[in-house]
Amino acid sequence: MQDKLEKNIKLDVDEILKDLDKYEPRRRGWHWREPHETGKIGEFQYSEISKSLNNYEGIPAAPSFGNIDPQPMPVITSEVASGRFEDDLRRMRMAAWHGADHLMVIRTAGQSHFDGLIEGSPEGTGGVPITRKQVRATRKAIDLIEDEVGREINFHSYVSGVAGPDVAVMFAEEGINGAHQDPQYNVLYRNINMVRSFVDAAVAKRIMAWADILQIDGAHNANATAMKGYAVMPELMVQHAINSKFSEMVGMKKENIALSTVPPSAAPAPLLKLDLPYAVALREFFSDYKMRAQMNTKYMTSCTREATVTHCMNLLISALTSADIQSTITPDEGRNVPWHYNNIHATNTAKQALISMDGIKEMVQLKETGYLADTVRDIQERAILFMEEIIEEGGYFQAVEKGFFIDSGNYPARNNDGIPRDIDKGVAAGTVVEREEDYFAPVCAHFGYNNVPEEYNKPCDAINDCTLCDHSKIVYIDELDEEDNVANRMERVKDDGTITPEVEWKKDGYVTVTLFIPEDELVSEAAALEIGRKMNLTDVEIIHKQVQQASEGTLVEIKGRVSFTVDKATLKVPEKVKVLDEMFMKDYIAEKPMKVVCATVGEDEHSVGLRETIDIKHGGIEKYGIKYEYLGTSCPIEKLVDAAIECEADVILASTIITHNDVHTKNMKKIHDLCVEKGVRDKLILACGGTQVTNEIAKANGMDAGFGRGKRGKHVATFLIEERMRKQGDDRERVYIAE
Ligand SMILES: Cc1ncc(COP(=O)(O)O)c(/C=N/CC[C@H](N)C(=O)O)c1O
Repeated sequence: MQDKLEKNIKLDVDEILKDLDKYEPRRRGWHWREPHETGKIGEFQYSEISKSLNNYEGIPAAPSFGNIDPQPMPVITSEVASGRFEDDLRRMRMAAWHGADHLMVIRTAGQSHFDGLIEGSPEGTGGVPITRKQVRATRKAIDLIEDEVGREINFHSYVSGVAGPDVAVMFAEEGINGAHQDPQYNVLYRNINMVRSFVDAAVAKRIMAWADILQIDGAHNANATAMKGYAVMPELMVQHAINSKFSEMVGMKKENIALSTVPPSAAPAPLLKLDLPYAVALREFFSDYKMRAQMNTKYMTSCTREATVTHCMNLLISALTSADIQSTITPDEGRNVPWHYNNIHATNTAKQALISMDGIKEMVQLKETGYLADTVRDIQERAILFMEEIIEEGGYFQAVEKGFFIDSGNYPARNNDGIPRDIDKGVAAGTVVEREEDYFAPVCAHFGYNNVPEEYNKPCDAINDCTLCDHSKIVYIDELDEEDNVANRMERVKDDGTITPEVEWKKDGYVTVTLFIPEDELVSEAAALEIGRKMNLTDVEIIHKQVQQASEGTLVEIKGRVSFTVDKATLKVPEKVKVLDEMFMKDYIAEKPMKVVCATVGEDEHSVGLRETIDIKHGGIEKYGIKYEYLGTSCPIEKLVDAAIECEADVILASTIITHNDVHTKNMKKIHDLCVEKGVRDKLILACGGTQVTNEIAKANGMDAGFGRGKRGKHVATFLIEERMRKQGDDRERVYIAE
């Protein structure tokens, strides 16, 4: 039994799938992050961070700051749903290591129209068929992942559609931590009869309240559905009010009622002028509840850069107002079912931006007069007028019949293009039956009239516990379909010693290629597809294109499948670089001093990388006692070599970032050749560093070593000491640090 995950060992999905009939959730309820004990991490004092993780992947720049990974306060969501939950489990682990602690599983297309629970593990479309087996397997995997990262993780899905109450019961039984529940979603977007939807919602919410499930409402859908998202702000407030108050009246506690606040616009609209007043207006009206912030997805295109900027604008609004949960939409949402690494990019965008804005409210204040205040008030007044008119019309159902909702007019303006629904029509119309006088359901957390006999302490005493009170009473169904199930899927892609790239499913073989084609859009599209085919890719499709200039050229991104695999056994895997122990290096250098002459060579002004490598501040080679002469940037090769000779250096360390026309390799060769010419090559250790430098490239161009991305002073010092020990035949025992 894999009862503990090891960082360097993959999640064993087969193990996860064993004994699911015996699996019981170890807790129920939502987990909020705990504030960091001191706010101090590394050399920095943060204002509003949460407890750190035990295991994590920091953002790419983290190694420059001692590999710290400060965690913002808001819970961060990653939406995972490729349709094969067995692959989503791996993606969830990746997302959790990057800081996601809310894993939201989108359901297979149209599950809201299923009129009962689905069982087994069928493959989904654009989402996962939410079944008891899938929920148990996922919650069981998340148990392991949360123990590994050291923070509880919330597992989330959806309670909606005609089987809403059934789904709510299964979620409560299986320990789901969060769920969308909003009857307005049924009515407006799934055309499910409104009376049925609200009765079902009351039943479902009562069960969710029993299980302490955090609820997210569905107001954001109005944004995505309305002609102009920014014209439905008053309505969004009304929708939030209806669901929140209704939920409270059913018995949900306020801290479990989260508003799905999605701002209504995106550039090139003046985003903050539209979205910030809305965000402020909302939080003033609904200060009792929690805010789940999510960027607008209506205007998302296939440009991942643009999506990321929109995401950052949403994060700015969250930082300037408040967000208890910060949802992340993957930057490729506008392309297709999100891919592994785009879940990670989105999670990192939220973490990076929120940490970057740590303490912003101590420095920036929202003006309480002028445009912002006036617009806040305007939105609030419109919302109240909207609510008042609903009441005048006789209530919510009557307002829906009159098409009040999703009208593209900025209320009270009306374009009469709202979504009208007839109270007696829609899916499951006429299916609500009044309970008889002697109605008695022997189950707990049952909303509404229930004629429980006096002799019982709780309704299910009549049957000696219901499934909410006794998990063992649940009838667990493993599979219903001999073909469409996880075991067959996994059999088809089981490990065979070969490596295939993937984007959403194991061995799906997809790669992407980014091309700049110096032609107009149409020619570029055709050329890109042809280039993909000539690269022996199959199923080649264009996933993004962007005109750089009508005639000069077009950026095109294609995806396609590779039709080969890589044999893992025959791969030449580079040795993991071992680093000498700090005290060993200091003692060695104290005994055998070393001098380095270094510079950024050629016409290259980049100095940061070399300074990081030599200065004691961030663990540069100086930290180990190695002395250096730094000759600055744009240093001619001749000057560097002459200086090394003049001060009888042991090492030349060159830095080169620019690679245009292979200038970096040419400079390395020049250093080598000049040292040979001056008869000092064997006296000197030659090393070169730079973002595009690798050890192979450096050695192929006359260096003794090369140091690329992620290499630090400790790696360079280790090499210099080992290289000199080798040259001097010094075979003393070396002490390495455990990586
Ligand atoms: C209130 C409500 N109920 C059910 C569903 C899902 O219903 P189907 O399973 O029928 O698709 C949704 C969907 N929202 C999209 C998630 C969004 N990315 C989000 O983070 O909010 C919903 O908003």
